[in-house]
Amino acid sequence: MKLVGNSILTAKNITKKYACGHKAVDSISLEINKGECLGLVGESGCGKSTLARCLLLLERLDEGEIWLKETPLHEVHRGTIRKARKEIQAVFQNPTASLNPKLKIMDSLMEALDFQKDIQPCFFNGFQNDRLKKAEYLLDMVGISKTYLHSYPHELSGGQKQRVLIARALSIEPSLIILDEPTASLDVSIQAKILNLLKDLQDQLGVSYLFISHDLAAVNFMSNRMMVMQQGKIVDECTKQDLFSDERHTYTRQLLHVFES
Ligand SMILES: Nc1ncnc2c1ncn2[C@@H]1O[C@H](COP(=O)(O)OP(=O)(O)OP(=O)(O)O)[C@@H](O)[C@H]1O
Repeated sequence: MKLVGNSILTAKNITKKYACGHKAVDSISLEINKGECLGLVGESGCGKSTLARCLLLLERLDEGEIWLKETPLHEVHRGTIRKARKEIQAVFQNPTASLNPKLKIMDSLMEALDFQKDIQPCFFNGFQNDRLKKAEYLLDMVGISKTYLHSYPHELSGGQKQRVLIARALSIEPSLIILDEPTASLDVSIQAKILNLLKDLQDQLGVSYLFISHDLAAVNFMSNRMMVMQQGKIVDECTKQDLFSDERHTYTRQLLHVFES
């Protein structure tokens, strides 16, 4: 058994190769602690989404270990996958692609809860058996009017859809949400609002985040600790305070240059 302190998710030397032999993720280790937002930054194609999919058990690892607290997720069997589905949720880049266009917002929002009926998050205390009230509560958490519950996705803006997806991810009270470029497809004016919402929700709920972006400014805003990825590897790791220190890797400095220009 792995000894844990504050760690929610630990990855040890995980590697994912694609058919051509290319290592999209090359021996990456990371640890995400309770209530923290770990940032992961790197340019397009460096392997960020592949790493996210590995941590979500959507890709089979070629090497390495993933631990959810004291549970080894790399020793895949149905029980551990079910546990991981409850504990680790995700929000991806394109909210339109993540919502079924034929389902009303209410039904998309409640999908995870409808599927895992045994989960009774404490924020629903007093109305655990009232599906409509639960849906209204979730929409309220992300600042969307309950009048949208009976709308279809095409009736909402991109930012509203992403809010619905954040609410759905939170609905089963996960320990960790993997946010893979959650604002990349949104207008700049909406991006800051979504980042602020994510921060407020983290303060309220104590959920951990892995925040993945090509945008160092967004990662720096969201995270106190960040990792820098290049060509499948972590080449640098620092706290927010050390981001501008002379010790930074050359590649981090290149990203900083873009950020400052
Ligand atoms: N299913 C796949 N089969 C083969 N190669 C893949 C597959 N998925 C990703 N890759 C390759 O793995 C590398 C990493 O891709 P990945 O999408 O993880 O990067 P990324 O940093 O998330 O990029 P972006 O931000 O553009 O999505 C790229 O070279 C990509 O072409």
